[in-house]
Amino acid sequence: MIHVENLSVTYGDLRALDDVSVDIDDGEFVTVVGPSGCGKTTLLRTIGGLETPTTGSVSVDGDPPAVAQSDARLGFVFQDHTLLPWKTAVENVTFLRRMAGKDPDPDGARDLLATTGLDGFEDTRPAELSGGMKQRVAIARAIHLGADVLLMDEPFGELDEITRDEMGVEILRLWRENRKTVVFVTHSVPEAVFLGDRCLVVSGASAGGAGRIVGEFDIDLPRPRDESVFGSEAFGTQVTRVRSALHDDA
Ligand SMILES: Nc1ncnc2c1ncn2[C@@H]1O[C@H](COP(=O)(O)OP(=O)(O)OP(=O)(O)O)[C@@H](O)[C@H]1O
Repeated sequence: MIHVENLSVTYGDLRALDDVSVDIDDGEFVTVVGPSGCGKTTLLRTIGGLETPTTGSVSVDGDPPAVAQSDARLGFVFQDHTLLPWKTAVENVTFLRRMAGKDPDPDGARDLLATTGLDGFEDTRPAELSGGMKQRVAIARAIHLGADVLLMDEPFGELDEITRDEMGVEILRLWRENRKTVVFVTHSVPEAVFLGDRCLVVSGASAGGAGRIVGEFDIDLPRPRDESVFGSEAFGTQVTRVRSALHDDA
């Protein structure tokens, strides 16, 4: 379980997050949506041990995030996929396990790449892969690491809308099969609703710029979800609820 309690983070004079508290259960898919600059990345990075709380605390299964990170319990997927350009897809996927002192398991990496739609591209370098393919490699790398928690920051932000929708369906399938805890940051309300069990709305407008959780929504759309969900009335209703929380605070 991820436990965030009264978390505030400041950068110099700038308060990026103010008094944020949230608990995230094992295996839960939580999305974080909000306007640019409201502190979403700061929240994710603090859960990942890449930023330190100014006040308050964060723990992952009772440990400080830095400990969870060094035990390879946290996997990161960022917008800029951060693949190593000189390594092939399969070498990129095995790299983090190698770094963590685990068996790199290239056969497992190949299987995972095949299930993410990269059959035939295992030995291709990133420069020859499309944006969506690179993100698939980055997701496969985080899953292959064996991390219990995936921290995803706008991973589909650079992709065209159709690929983005496809990737959403793909990440839900991988999540079903691997049962990770996922914290997924996005600017897109429909994406947040489509993916999440729960959607946290972060906004800073009414708090003098510091990000706070201004809404929290259980997304009770049935699973498994695919593209057909986008046209459903229930989906539209959820999107409207989340949007109003954002606009009420603007
Ligand atoms: N390392 C840093 N040093 C100083 N200020 C920072 C740093 N990182 C973030 N900030 C500031 O903190 C605030 C929150 O930034 P953050 O990146 O967390 O927001 P965000 O909601 O993820 O934005 P976006 O959606 O545009 O990525 C912003 O005002 C940003 O300029």
